[in-house]
Amino acid sequence: MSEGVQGAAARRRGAFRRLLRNPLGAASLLLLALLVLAVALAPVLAPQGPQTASLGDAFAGASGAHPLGMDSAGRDILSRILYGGRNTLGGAVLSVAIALLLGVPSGLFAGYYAGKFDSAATWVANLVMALPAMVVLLASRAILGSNPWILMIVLGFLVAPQFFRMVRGIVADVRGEAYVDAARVSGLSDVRIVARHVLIVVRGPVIIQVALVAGLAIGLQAGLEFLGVGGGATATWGAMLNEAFQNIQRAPILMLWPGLALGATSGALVLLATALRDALEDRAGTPAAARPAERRAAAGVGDAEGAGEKRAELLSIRGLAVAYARPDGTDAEVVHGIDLDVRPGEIVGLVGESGSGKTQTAFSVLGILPDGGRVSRGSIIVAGQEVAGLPERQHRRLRGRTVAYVPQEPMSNLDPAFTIGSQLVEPMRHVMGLSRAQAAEQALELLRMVEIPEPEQVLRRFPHQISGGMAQRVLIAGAMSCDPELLIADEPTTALDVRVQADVLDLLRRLQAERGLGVLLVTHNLGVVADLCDRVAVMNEGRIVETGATDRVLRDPQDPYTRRLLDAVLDDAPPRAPWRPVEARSETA
Ligand SMILES: Nc1ncnc2c1ncn2[C@@H]1O[C@H](COP(=O)(O)OP(=O)(O)OP(=O)(O)O)[C@@H](O)[C@H]1O
Repeated sequence: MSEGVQGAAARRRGAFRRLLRNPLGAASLLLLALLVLAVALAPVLAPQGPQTASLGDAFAGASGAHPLGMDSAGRDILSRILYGGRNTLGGAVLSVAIALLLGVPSGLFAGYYAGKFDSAATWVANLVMALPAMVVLLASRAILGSNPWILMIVLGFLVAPQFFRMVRGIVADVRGEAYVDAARVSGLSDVRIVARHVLIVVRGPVIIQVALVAGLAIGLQAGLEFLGVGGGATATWGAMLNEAFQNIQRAPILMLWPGLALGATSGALVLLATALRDALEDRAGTPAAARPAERRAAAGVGDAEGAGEKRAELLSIRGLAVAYARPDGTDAEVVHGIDLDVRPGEIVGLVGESGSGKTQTAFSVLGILPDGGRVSRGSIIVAGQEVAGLPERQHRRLRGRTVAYVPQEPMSNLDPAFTIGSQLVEPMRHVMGLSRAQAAEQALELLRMVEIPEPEQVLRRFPHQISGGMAQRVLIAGAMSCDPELLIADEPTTALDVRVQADVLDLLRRLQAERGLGVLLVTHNLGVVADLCDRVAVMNEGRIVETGATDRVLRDPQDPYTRRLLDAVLDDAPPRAPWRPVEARSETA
């Protein structure tokens, strides 16, 4: 199992290996490493200081003591290249660091939470991006002085929006993924979700952008120096190019060395960015950009019979209404005051057509209503605790531990970037505080419990390497991992083929019986209700129209809507005539 948990780390190592196997990637990485090393070791490698001048040696050619010769002021060119590289590369690092510090956290925050911060930050980013960088740098130089480090700080501010926009866009996309919702439901905090499921998607593009922005910073800095508005006396590759240009007629060779250093560094950064992109995108799993963005449907339980009666001790909903704010400030109510109970050890089915409000009910219990939605009135008691209006932090503590969730789409609720083992272990470590080894052992047990064959191997696999039925078993195992009291299962078999559906229903029944779980089963399938549920609540247009023991409701429905639902079940419809070709039909006629 520990191997399974380490799968994600192994995969990251795999991307690095792919980078090294790419000749361009390996060559650019090697070149950059050599450049950085040489520049870092300038005091050791340089024959003399960058400003040490000997006018008598001006324009002297290469010699043993001065391998690249001397410049117009009799300064050693190799020493100036090495020391100048410190300023040039250091400046680029400073710019990138500032851009990263400003752009990435703000992009994460804006993409994940949206709202006012997102609007304000996007507005500022658009404004900064509209400014012409070179003009701003020239103006900064006039105001703040010619220190190249200050200009690089200004450049960092100017390129930060590039990181912001990229990160914000990716995060806003990932935030809607079902596996992020699943992580929330399993009780992980926002910080953990971002660290685990969001950063991994952002990481690749950010690394690529770093390489590109570093190249841009070096180019811009050199451009300023070349125009003579850079750091003046400070040795940089751009300043060397400027000086060499002034003597181009006399010693054109002086252009070569700083030009080569600049060209090699910028070229290597661009090639590295390309190779990195290839290495990170060539993953065994589905690339992040190709992940389906579909959201799952709903879950929930209703029980009109419970109104006014003693409230169930596990889940008790009274008068629950859910409303969404319209742009004009008014509310659109989508659930209109429902009552529902689930007792320990009881399976309650919630049935109804699409749009009847089942999902909104389930999400209210889980505390994960989409933006704009809220519980506008009523009470939801889960295991003795009122959760309507509960702050998110406290609601999160209940998810995973007290109430767990099995979603409809098994595949889109598993993060393609992590092994099954890793995805089972993470919530147990952070919700239950288990050590990695304990959680790994527990994950193996859970897979055995949900009857997955060869569980050790499955733990090491990625989601795309297992079947849909197996993925649903994994999600059920995940839901069980923190030993919840209430399980909300959202159409848990809809996405599976018929034979696998029966197996998964058997599994739910067994778990419920063994663990005394209360289950709220959202389904449109009355066959599933008849097979599994002790009681059923029928929902229509945001109201529970009928509720009662499954046998009674299916045998003797009281509400016309329940009767219509039952009439729509094909099994009860009169058998259709067998198909015959058109000619045969006309002959009979
Ligand atoms: N984000 C939202 N903003 C506004 N209205 C919404 C939103 N989400 C759902 N609704 C409305 O809430 C009502 C109930 O939707 P809900 O998703 O609970 O239905 P459902 O019974 O679960 O259907 P399905 O099985 O298709 O998911 C629908 O009329 C829907 O239009």
